[in-house]
Amino acid sequence: MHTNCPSLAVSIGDPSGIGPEIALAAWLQRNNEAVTPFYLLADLDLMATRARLLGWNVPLIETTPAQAEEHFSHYLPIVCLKNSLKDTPGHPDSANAPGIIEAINKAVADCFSGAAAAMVTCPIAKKPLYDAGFAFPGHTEYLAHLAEQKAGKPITPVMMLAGPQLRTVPVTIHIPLANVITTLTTDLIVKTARITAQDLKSRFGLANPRLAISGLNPHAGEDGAMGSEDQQVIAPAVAILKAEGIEAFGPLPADTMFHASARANYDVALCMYHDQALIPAKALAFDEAVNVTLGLPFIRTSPDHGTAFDIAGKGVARPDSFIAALKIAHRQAETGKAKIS
Ligand SMILES: NC(=O)C1=CN([C@@H]2O[C@H](COP(=O)(O)OP(=O)(O)OC[C@H]3O[C@@H](n4cnc5c(N)ncnc54)[C@H](O)[C@@H]3O)[C@@H](O)[C@H]2O)C=CC1
Ligand SMILES: NCC(=O)COP(=O)(O)O
Repeated sequence: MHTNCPSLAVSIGDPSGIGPEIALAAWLQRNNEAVTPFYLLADLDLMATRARLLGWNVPLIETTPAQAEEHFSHYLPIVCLKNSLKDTPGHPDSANAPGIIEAINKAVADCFSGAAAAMVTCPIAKKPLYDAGFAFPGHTEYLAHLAEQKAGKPITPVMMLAGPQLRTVPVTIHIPLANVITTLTTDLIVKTARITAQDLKSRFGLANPRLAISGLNPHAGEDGAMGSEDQQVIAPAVAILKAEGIEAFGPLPADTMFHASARANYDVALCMYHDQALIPAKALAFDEAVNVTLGLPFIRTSPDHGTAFDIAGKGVARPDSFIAALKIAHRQAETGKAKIS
């Protein structure tokens, strides 16, 4: 597959997870699945060892971002990290944190320099990075931090899970459930909705995106009988968005907003906390949904799944969501629009 834009930069993620093998598997399927050319920011020895462990014939080549596309049909292009990575499939090791973070930093730098068209991240496990001093909840917040450093202004990143039948956005992301109520504000909902509406227009080609806003409490609070946040925090946000001309409606009871006929009424569901958004997205399309970060000055996508330590190194991890993430990133980079079909 030849393209009109530079290759995609892929960060290796946690090498003890399935990142290395979904990258290898995607390359092996490059012709059947029309996989977009990419280069992997990784450790060459680790990738060679993982391919040998799996018994997969994947020729690797150390290269530069600029040369990646010309190699892609015959080799999996590797742009080598300065930090080496220990190969311990299934057993995360905090010693790998510097290499994992270097890969993310380099992918972002390549997006900013134009060496990469967009970035796709393989999954990271949060805990081993936290143990090594990483101070961000996940990629989403760290990428916003890197973008802020470059742009010199605050950036609110928005996580969106996008699948063929449903898009969802968690307004609060990686925080304990006990903190959701104090973190959730009218202002945060409005900010998140504005970015979502804007990026669905500019990156997904939706002229007038319809935003369904979930409630927080059972039955969206049942008129205040089951909690006050739906009326006092969420409803005012919906009113502000409507007044701005954004097609937003809610708060909707979260238990009845995801069935098929309800989904036909909106383009994205804004949900109040992580699992309210990610459970329906993954239940409907675990193998196809893609995590897209909105609000950044570059394109970042990721598979919807995590590091899957339980199956790492066994050769059974499905590369489908990763391949879908490559395709959306490529489509957005090439045309400024992406539609998941
Ligand atoms: N974008 C990212 O960096 C993400 C990272 N994570 C991290 O991943 C770690 C593990 O999270 P879990 O909740 O266990 O979720 P997980 O997605 O890693 O695994 C859940 C289950 O799905 C299976 N699975 C996952 N991906 C698969 C694939 N491609 N093919 C076949 N089976 C697959 C696993 O074997 C496991 O049984 C956590 O540390 C979490 O923070 C989780 C989600 C996204
Ligand atoms: N649960 C989704 C997830 O963990 C992805 O987070 P991020 O690393 O993409 O911020």
